[in-house]
Amino acid sequence: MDTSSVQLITVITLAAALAGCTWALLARPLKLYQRASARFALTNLCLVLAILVSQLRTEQTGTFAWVLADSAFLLTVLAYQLAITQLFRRKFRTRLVVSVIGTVLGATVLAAVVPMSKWGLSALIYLLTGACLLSTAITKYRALYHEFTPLVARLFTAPDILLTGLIFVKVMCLLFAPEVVAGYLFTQDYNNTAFLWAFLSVLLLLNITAMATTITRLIMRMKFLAHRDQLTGLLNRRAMSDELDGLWQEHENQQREFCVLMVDVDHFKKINDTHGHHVGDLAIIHLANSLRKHLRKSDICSRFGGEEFLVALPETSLAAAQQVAAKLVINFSQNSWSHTDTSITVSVGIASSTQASSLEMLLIQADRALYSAKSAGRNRAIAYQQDAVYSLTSSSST
Ligand SMILES: Nc1nc2c(ncn2[C@@H]2O[C@H](COP(=O)(O)OP(=O)(O)OP(=O)(O)O)[C@@H](O)[C@H]2O)c(=O)[nH]1
Repeated sequence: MDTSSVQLITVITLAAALAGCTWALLARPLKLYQRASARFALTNLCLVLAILVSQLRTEQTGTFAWVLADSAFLLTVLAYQLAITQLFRRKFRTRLVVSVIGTVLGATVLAAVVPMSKWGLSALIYLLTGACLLSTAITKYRALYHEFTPLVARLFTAPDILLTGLIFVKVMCLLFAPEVVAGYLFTQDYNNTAFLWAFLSVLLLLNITAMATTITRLIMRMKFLAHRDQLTGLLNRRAMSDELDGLWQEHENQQREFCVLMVDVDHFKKINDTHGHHVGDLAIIHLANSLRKHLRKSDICSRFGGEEFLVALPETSLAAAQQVAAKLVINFSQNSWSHTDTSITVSVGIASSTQASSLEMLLIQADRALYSAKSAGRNRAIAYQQDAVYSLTSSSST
């Protein structure tokens, strides 16, 4: 092997060792996606071992030692698959892995009994390695596509596909022109520096994209926790205020009318006192789910306070908002809830952006309308009207 190949192999080993240490650091002291990070560290460690074992191999090496070096690369890809499935909380394909390992063991035992070309054996192991990497790339692509954008999915999966391509090229060479390859990946006979450069680049890209994905997921999680209500998953008060700011800007600049509904559970204290706080929590979750179900996708729903929800209806007139609110009230009062065997009723205050001079005033108006709905006997929706409020839906007071 020439000096430049030796130097490149040393650089690849050092890069993998460094990446392994970084992942170990994330897994242990930093506790960032602990399990996935530990598996990424293991992947890099397996790669270092695979390179070192391959270094000891020559054409005279016996079948078992020969297979060991190739299998180390296969194990590296399996560790990578484990890390990716753990990172994205996907199911690890145990059956596939067992059948891959079984095939390698079977072929090795067969090679010990029946004279078989070492090149053919290597081609088989590399083919399985490529197939496992391809399956990992598909899992990663689907997860990224689901969580981020198609562009991110394509960009972050490109290194995996590149490496799979390199492996399949290697398989073709081993099968159809072993004399052209004139040696083997990382063996002492091998001196293809172009392949080693490609391998080094892909190794770095794989670690960088995995790291970027891990950090982006963490940021997304933090954003989710900062903007969402823990119990219901709806927007929390802070996030809703941002949404309302945006709607109000549009209303001022483009005269786009929107309405808000302030929804409050009637006699919620009674549910807590009679059935316990836990059932009270379940009632809040039930209400959040019902709101989600009965509102349009474009409507913005939030948990504004304890048992109070604020809904924004973009591009909606007061008359339309009244209909939505009436539907909600009727739906809640007519459907009994399994945990209490009675219905949970709500009161709703409605206000339109066309009647308010500021966002604060809009919320005050919705709150006043809600207060009127409560005073008028609950289980109803009332819209705020300049100097008076009028009842929309009323049924027997609860
Ligand atoms: N279980 C549970 N209870 C909550 C939560 N947040 C607020 N509460 C309770 O909700 C109750 C609200 O009581 P009130 O403000 O008197 O309102 P209400 O009993 O619904 O009466 P009206 O609104 O006048 O119909 C309080 O007892 C709070 O402790 C929560 O997250 N979970």
